[in-house]
Order: sequence, then C-alpha cells, then structure tokens
Amino acid sequence: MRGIAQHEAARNLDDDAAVLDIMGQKIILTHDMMVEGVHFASHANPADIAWKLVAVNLSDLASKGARPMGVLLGFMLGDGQWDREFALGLKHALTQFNTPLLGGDTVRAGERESPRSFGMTAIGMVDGYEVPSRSGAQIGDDIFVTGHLGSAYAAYILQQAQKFCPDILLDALHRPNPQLKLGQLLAPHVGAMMDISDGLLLDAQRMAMASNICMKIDLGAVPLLREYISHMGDDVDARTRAASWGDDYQLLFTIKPSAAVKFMGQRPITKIGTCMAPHDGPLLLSMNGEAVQLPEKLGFSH
Ligand SMILES: Nc1ncnc2c1ncn2[C@@H]1O[C@H](COP(=O)(O)OP(=O)(O)O)[C@@H](O)[C@H]1O
Ligand SMILES: Cc1ncc(C[n+]2csc(CCOP(=O)(O)OP(=O)(O)O)c2C)c(N)n1
Ligand SMILES: [Mg+2]
Repeated sequence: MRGIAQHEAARNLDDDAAVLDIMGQKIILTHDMMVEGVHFASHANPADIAWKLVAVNLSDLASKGARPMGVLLGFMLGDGQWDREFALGLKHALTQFNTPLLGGDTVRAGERESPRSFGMTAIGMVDGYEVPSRSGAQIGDDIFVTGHLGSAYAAYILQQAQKFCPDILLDALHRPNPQLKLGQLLAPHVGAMMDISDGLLLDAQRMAMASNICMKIDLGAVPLLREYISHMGDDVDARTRAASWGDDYQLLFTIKPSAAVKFMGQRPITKIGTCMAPHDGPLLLSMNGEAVQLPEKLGFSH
C-alpha cells in the first residue's frame, strides 16, 4: 500500500497512526481490526472483544500523545444475544475512556460460517507540539517502556493449558488498558514513541530501523509482573518470550537521560536500554552484562 499512500499525513505507513494537519490542528487517525481465530478465540466473551477493539485503537492514539475524539465501528452481526453482549462491552470501554461512538457500518455475515471480524477507526487530537514518530530516536537516548510486558502472553498460555491464571494476567489479555494519560504526558519530551502490539523486540527493531540507530536492550531490565515470573519463570528464555509474543499495548519510547529524570520514580516507566550508533544490525540484546543472541522470531507478524 506504500506506493499509494503518498500523502504526508500517512507518514509513509511507517507509524502507528496518520497525522493530518488541518489548518494547524493535528488530527490523529488509526484503524485496527480484530479477527476470530487470529485476535480472539471463537468462544471468547463478546464484551471482552469489544473492549479490546476499543483499547487497541486507543493505544495507537496514546502512542502519539493524542486525546481521543471518537471512534467509528465496523460491526459484523451474529446472533442477538452475542451482539447485545458486545454492545455492553463497547459501551463500558467507551465510557471508561471517555470516548464517543460517532458512527460506523453494520453488515450481516454470509450464509456459510465465516470467521467474524470487527474494525474500528479512532480519531484523536494533539495540541501544540511535534507529534512523536517512530523515527526520532537519537544516539545517547535512554529506552523506556511503560507498565509490564508479557502478561497477555502468560494469560494466553495458562488459559490454553487450562491452568489457573491470576486476574491481573487475564485482564492484560482480555481488557488491556491503553496508556492514554502517560502518552499525553510523555509525548512532548520523547525522541521516538510507539505502542508495543507485536512484541517489544520486533517493535524496537522497527523503531531502531526508522531512526537509523542501534537499540541495546537489557532483557534483565524488562519489567515483568511477579505473577508472570511465578508462572512462566525469569530466565533468558522466559524473558525473551515476554519480549517477543506481543499483545502488550504498553508504550516504547526513547528520551534524553536529562529529560527522563523528572518522570522516574513518579510514573510506571522502566529503563530497558540505550540508543547507540548503528552497529551490527539495529538490535542488540544482553542479560546480566552478557550478550544474548536474538531469537529467530522477534515478534508477531501476519
Ligand atoms: N491495508 C492497509 N492500508 C493502508 N495502510 C495500512 C494498511 N495496513 C496497515 N497500514 C498502515 O501501516 C502502518 C503500520 O501498521 P500496523 O503495524 O498495523 O500498525 P500498528 O501496529 O501501530 O497498528 C500504520 O500506519 C497503518 O495505518
Ligand atoms: C486467539 C488468539 N490467538 C493469538 C493471539 C496472539 N496475537 C494475536 S494478534 C497479536 C499481536 C497484535 O496483532 P496485530 O493485528 O498485528 O495488531 P497491530 O500491530 O495491527 O496493532 C497477538 C500477539 C491472541 N491474542 N489470541
Ligand atoms: Mg501501534
């Protein structure tokens, strides 16, 4: 699609969202889909699906520091009860994130059983400052993430194995919380920022390549919940899996060490590495001071 998307607002389709400048007012636009079998299981709770559809879209707005202005929904009808539960989850999420439903489209699924899919467009606004991109990371910047990583992965694995799963992990998988407030707070101060939907390692590689630098990441510093550690472990393998499965919806950003100081200890952010001059590739991993080989798969891709 890159060849078609020549407009500067499209940011060469290399960013989390489009940034449309309308007479000086910046409008942030994003669209994400969720498909049965790919993003949610057939037996998933419809209210959870609706919540997550809102959350993943607002997460892209958060990554640009935008305030949500509204969403448009692409809805595929199913049976009445299922649709009512979806609508309740939708209402709950939109109320929680103070975002109006502005419109959309409704279609009836075909005769034959086909996977259901839902789309959402989210519209946001940014005032006053440069909208962060994935390409603004500079040599010497520190690399940070918000929150904890790998929680959705742990929940997915534990549920698949029909094992007990703590609520805090289940919520990360089914009810992710887009980092809107942190995104707005951080945006004027960051070098580059994006959300982590496809896994820290793959998304960091994308940021490093867009910024033409090398990111050195300390796997040992990647923030994990203690519930993650007690169910999945804490070794290189467990940490690599947390950093490469995806579905995290936390923010990855770079910032000058001097600018980072005022946020540290005040906000749920963790330093995980530094930006260096282009090296042997865009990404270097270490743990306990020793180099770690990159895994074969850095993240989730379609
Ligand atoms: N079918 C498409 N048509 C136009 N743009 C697309 C399409 N698919 C993805 N993009 C664009 O490519 C960029 C990266 O997409 P994606 O990896 O899905 O971003 P994100 O993970 O932040 O949602 C975004 O700018 C998105 O708008
Ligand atoms: C039933 C099920 N299978 C697999 C996964 C894992 N999974 C699905 S999508 C995804 C990552 C993000 O998906 P994508 O469509 O690439 O989101 P985007 O990057 O466009 O925001 C992951 C880890 C899941 N959450 N649920
Ligand atoms: Mg994104």
